[in-house]
Amino acid sequence: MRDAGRIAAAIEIIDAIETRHRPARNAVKEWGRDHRFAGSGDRAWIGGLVLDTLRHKASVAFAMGSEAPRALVLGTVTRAWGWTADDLASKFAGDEHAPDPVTEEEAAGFTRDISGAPANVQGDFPAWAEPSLKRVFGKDLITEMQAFAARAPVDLRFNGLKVQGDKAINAVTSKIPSAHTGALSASCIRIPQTDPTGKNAPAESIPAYGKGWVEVQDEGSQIAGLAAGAQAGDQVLDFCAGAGGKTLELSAMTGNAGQVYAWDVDWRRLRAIFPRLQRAGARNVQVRDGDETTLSDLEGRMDVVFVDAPCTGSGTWRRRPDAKWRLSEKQLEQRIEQQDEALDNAAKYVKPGGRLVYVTCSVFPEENADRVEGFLAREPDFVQRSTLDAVLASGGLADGAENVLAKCVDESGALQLSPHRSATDGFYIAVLERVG
Ligand SMILES: C[S@@+](CC[C@H](N)C(=O)[O-])C[C@H]1O[C@@H](n2cnc3c(N)ncnc32)[C@H](O)[C@@H]1O
Repeated sequence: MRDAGRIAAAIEIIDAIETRHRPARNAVKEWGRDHRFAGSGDRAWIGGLVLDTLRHKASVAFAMGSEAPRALVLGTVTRAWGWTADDLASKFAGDEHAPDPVTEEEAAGFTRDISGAPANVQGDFPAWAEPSLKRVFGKDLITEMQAFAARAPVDLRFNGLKVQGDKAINAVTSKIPSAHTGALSASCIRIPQTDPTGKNAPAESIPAYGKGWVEVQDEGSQIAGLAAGAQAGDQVLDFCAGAGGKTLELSAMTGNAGQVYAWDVDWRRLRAIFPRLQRAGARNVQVRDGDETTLSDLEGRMDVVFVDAPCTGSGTWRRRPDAKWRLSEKQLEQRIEQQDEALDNAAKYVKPGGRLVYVTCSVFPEENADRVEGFLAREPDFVQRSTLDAVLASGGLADGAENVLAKCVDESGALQLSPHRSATDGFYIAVLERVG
């Protein structure tokens, strides 16, 4: 396919997403299924443009004076990708699959200055979220949120149970030459995502992935795991284990010595954990897939209880840009209730002197500092400790990471990561110690 036809396809898909409320990735897949002539390169290009259009939806609509799919896509190609009206004219000329020629009004939108637009428009986030996001980012609100409208890299964590540093990195770079070591986690290998028309890095297709040497895990999520400080011999409960991303990291931190228990309130979510444990060679994990009574023998015994809480996922908006426009205040309220419940239920498993690590992939203070503050008011036996100290003590940081992470420390000593501050997803990480 030529670029003009690909742009026309992106317009069609955005229309389907907006009018039929289809999740973006499904809409892209369905388009590919219905248009078999499109090759994998075409589908990646078109999918990339669709996601970029959703990432920049508010700012582009404002500049173009229209929310129509055509305005959004043409505005994204020009304003986010840097193409000009002339570039489009020459690509569209004589191509029967091209969209209609660009109008003068549209061309004016391609270069319109929007520096006077409201913060939610410049930062491409839902207007209702502004008071919350302002609380966490203050004067940097627009810059911080603009970083959420960029594409995200693919991060891998190499699995210390199977492979060490250079060998893991060589195994990845031999197949994906652009990969490099991470800046924060010593176990991170980052595959950059720079070219807006490039294909997603095929991380899951490389032999090192098949052998269990690497897992896909955002570097911010890796830092969250490090905050647990799990060591050989520890008893660790992963209380919101889900598909087991953190369980694998916790098991690797213990070097398969000690015991990691994986549990989730929804046993169906644990389904994916079993093949992952096997692939990773994680042999000290017990998956408990019953109701919470199946954990009764663990009460007061855990060195670490890890609460990777259900959340709005606002910290992952780079990867799921349609989610940011779908999220509602009501959903935020539901998550807050689940977070309090998870924290309160998890606390009883922590032994005296043990740690409760509370993590979300969100940047809303209502899901983060407010939840921790409420928990500490209900549970006087816990005190908050410095997350940065915990992460430093884990020994799992890359050289120079401390300087970056020091900029992510909030008033209470928790870490709030973000694409702008730490070049990661927006993870929140708090460490709470049982002192009574
Ligand atoms: C962010 S996901 C966990 C992701 C997982 N730890 C990973 O790294 O792949 C949150 C999980 O919390 C679970 N959950 C929700 N409410 C819970 C509760 N009250 N107690 C325990 N788990 C809960 C959800 O079922 C979901 O699987």
